[in-house]
Amino acid sequence: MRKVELYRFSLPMEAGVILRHQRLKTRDGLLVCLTENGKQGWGEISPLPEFSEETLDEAEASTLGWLHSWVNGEQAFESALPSVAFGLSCAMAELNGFLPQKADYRKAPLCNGDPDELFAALGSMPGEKVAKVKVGLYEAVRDGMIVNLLLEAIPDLKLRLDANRSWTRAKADGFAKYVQPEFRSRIQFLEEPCKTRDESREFARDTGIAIAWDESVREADFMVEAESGLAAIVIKPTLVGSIQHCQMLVQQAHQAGLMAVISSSIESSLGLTQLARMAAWLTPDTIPGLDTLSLMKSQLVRPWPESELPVLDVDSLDVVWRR
Ligand SMILES: O=C(O)CCC(=O)c1ccccc1C(=O)O
Ligand SMILES: [Mg+2]
Repeated sequence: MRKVELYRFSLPMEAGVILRHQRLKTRDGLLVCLTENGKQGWGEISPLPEFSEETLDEAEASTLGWLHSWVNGEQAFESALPSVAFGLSCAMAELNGFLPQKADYRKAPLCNGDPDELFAALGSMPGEKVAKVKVGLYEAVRDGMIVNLLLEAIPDLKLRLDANRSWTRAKADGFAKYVQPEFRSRIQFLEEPCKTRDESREFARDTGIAIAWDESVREADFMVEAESGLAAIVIKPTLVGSIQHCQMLVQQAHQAGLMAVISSSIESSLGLTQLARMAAWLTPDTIPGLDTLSLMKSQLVRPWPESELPVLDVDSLDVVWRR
């Protein structure tokens, strides 16, 4: 006997969380719970505004279509919508026991440039110290100085930087000029420095600063390939697709000698803990990019260890569909 519950959630965000061009006041999405033979599997489907191509309504329609056939005995599922493919594959994976329980709750702390705050976050971090800094929002020169300051202040720190394709080659060079040459190797990678892939490749070649693909991974013509100056690919499952698809990308990256970094698309604590399990399973040697829970005012159903945010219970959610 198969049973399904589909819920909608809307979690309040901290003030001032801005995605590209809009303020994100709430994080909205769907939770699905599949039951079969006394076992349960949960999944989160939460397309991210400005990043996902599908809307939440489209994701809901696609999810309902699949859930109807699943309760009627169908097995396979295919969704062209990445958020749906990810959430349903998580629910199926929990039901079938192939998403291991063991999780990697380390996360590369997102740092706003204040070294004192970063000291505090890194103090409790066992092993490798890696933090992530968003660059490209203000002056490139200022970004360069902050990177210098942090690497100088914390000698065993490595940084991941993310420019989200915001720089021209000239701006990117302005940044690189301010980073002391001996510090460049402690930049684990800089995600998508320039507006085009070719400019980013040239930047890496000319500056010796390693780059990573993030936005590119989601483009139709993208292939995982070793390239000089390329250190990593960033995999955001909500934007990329099913667990199986992500697993294939990770394998291709590792075969090409690249790091694969499982990262957040600002999922709730339920989705984030599943990403932490995927990371422990698929990328055990790499700290995942999951430091986004603190952007929210509440957790959802499953808590993240040591988070003090209140946890919203499933009973307080609106039911979209139940069979
Ligand atoms: O990758 C991380 O460490 C955190 C996640 C993150 O930065 C992010 C989260 C949602 C949407 C876009 C991005 C981004 O990489 O710019
Ligand atoms: Mg990025």
